Amino acid sequence: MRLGGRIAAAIEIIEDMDSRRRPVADALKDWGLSHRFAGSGDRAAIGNIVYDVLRRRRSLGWRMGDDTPRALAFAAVVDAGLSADDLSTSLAGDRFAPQMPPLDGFARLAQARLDDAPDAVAADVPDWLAVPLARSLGDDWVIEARAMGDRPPLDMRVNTLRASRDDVMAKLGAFGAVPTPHAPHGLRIPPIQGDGRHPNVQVEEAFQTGQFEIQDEGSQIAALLAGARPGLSVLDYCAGAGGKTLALAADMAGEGTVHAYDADRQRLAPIWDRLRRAGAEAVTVHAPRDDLSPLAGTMDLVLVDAPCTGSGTWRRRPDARWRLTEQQLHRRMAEQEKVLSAAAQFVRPGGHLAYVTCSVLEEENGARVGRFVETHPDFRVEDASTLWQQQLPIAGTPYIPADVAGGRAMTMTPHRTGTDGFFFARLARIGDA
Ligand SMILES: C[S@@+](CC[C@H](N)C(=O)[O-])C[C@H]1O[C@@H](n2cnc3c(N)ncnc32)[C@H](O)[C@@H]1O
Repeated sequence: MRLGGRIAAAIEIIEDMDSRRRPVADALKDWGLSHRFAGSGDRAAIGNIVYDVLRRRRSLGWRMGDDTPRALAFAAVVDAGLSADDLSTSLAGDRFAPQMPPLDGFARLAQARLDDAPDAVAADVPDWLAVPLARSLGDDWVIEARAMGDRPPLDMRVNTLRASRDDVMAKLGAFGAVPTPHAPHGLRIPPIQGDGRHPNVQVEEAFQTGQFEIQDEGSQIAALLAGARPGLSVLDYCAGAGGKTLALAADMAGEGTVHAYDADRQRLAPIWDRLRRAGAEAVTVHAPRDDLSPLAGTMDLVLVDAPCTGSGTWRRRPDARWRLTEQQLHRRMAEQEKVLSAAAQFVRPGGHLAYVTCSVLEEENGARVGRFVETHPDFRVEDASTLWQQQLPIAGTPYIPADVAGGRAMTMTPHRTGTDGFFFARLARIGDA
């Protein structure tokens, strides 16, 4: 396909998403199924145009003076580096090319200054999110929100039960994998440029033999700061597909037990294969209806990787920011309170409760922890900056600190830590049994 056909396809996919209010992944998949002639390079290029539109939807529309899918797709292509003149030359004689928007739109695109735009436009978020984001991210919230629209890197965590970071880095050298800036077992392939796409590292022998997992550096750091050590009894209460379970198990080096639990059988299902591949034998999986009561009051560490809006993952799921509603946020907050209280009963006196979300919104983070401490006076919030310094001593403290109930929590963000957005707080249960 030539560029014109790719832009036409991107417009069709955006229109489909908008009219049927469906996730971008579904719209792209359906388009691929009904256009089987399109090669993998075409699909990657079309996907990049669609994703780039979703990353900058409001600001591109504002700069072009036109927010139709057609104008947005053309604006995204020009914003990615092709001049309007080169674009026009490239489309000449292409019978599949859609009609170009008027040239004065491209002139506006080049000249418009986002400093002059309303904050929510410059930040590329729906209006209702401006206040919660400003409250959560501080004075730099517009810069923070824009960084949440950048293309993300592909991060991996080396499984120290099977391999060293140097070994795996050598095996992935052809893909440009380098150590992550902070996490000690992380590798990173930088964000894609232009029409490219990330390599499918899951077909590599090193992946198939459990030497690494795909995991954002922020998620790796959150698991590390929780503080799993060899010999401990740990409960991963919202284990899902096991991303953090695997990291906890590796930190425990096969000594002690990680109990992995999730309320949703579907979400838990992939964990079995992942555990086998990783050689994580110290993990016991508990299905949703299992009786966990024998574990009550016995765990050294309970990790709550809570259900959340996922606002920290907008780099990877840029349509999510446009789909999120206030009602959904309130539903997640209620779930977070419920899950924290349910999980807390498993912490032994003197043990720890780590609370993590992949959201940057204060309502889901510090506010929920503050509320929990009000109703659970036997827990106190620790100083997460001390944990960071212990675990990541050479990396400094680039995250956003948050004072919560007399302790200190942290928010990682694409702008500050170069990771997805994650919140982390650790609480200690008073007592020394
Ligand atoms: C953020 S995801 C977990 C991701 C996972 N820890 C990982 O690193 O791959 C949140 C999980 O919480 C689970 N969950 C929601 N409500 C729950 C509850 N009341 N009890 C236990 N798990 C719950 C969801 O099914 C979902 O899998």
